[in-house]
Amino acid sequence: MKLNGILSETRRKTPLVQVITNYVTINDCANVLLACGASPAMCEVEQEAYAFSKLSAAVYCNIGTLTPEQRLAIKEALRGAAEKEIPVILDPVGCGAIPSRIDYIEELRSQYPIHVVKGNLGEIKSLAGIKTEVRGVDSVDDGKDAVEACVSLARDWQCVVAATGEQDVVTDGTRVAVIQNGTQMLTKITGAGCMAGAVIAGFCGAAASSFEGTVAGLLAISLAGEQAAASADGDLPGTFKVKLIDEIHRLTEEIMTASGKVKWITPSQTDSIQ
Ligand SMILES: Nc1ncnc2c1ncn2[C@@H]1O[C@H](COP(=O)(O)OP(=O)(O)OP(=O)(O)O)[C@@H](O)[C@H]1O
Ligand SMILES: Cc1ncsc1CCO
Ligand SMILES: [Mg+2]
Repeated sequence: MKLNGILSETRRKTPLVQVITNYVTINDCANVLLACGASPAMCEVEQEAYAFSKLSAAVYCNIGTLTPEQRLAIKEALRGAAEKEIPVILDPVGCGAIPSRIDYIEELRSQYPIHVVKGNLGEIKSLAGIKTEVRGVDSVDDGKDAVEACVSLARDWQCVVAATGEQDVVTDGTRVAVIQNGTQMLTKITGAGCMAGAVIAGFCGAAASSFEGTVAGLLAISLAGEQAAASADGDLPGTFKVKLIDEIHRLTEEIMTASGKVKWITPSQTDSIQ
């Protein structure tokens, strides 16, 4: 596992990332991808999505405002991604509150590979069939059994699973990383999770594996959040959001190594994420 170097590789390779996402935070997703060195393209027309995904290094699908057109376009993008064997990152926004979104995701994964599922803990538990609490697109889960939920879903779906919250859990079913960076300010703006998914997609477009890209991507946004919150007026949500993008741009390998708090645990070591 090598987290060091993924940010530099992303900046060196400038991976093209196809994004099909919600209209609440679409511009922020484009900006964080640019700030981490990737090249975003919000290509979500059904007739274009297949050909475009074949040009891309990664595909990011976020179902926050899932329209009938997006349902079709995402399938087309995943068809192209499967042919090219490029990573697909899915943010299952709102699936805890809207069960038909789970049916849609099940349909997608029965047809095409999905490499990373990244959601807040309420969304991940909902996909894993575990009782949880959500409020619309927000998780109000108490954080218990996060590792079990992620490991169970990763093994069942044979993909990387990441659950965000006060601590982030990332697993491929065998390895488990717990990221202990971040700031409450990330919950004071909308779309921190959407942006995290975008950064993960950028990193996965350049990294050796989707697991490494996901851990490094979540670490990057959490660290950028810490730096943004610590700067002048970083406790004001509007200012914080702008600074978050700035701090992703300013992020270096040195900051990632020196300030990153990534704890590696075993899948059964569930007591260690307090
Ligand atoms: N209480 C917290 N303390 C520190 N960091 C947090 C906290 N809650 C969330 N984060 C961080 O904020 C980012 C977004 O996670 P969150 O779980 O809030 O996503 P989300 O609910 O999907 O957001 P959105 O739907 O608004 O996009 C992650 O990087 C996560 O680590
Ligand atoms: C607020 C909101 N509603 C649908 S998507 C979205 C952005 C955060 O997920
Ligand atoms: Mg979310």
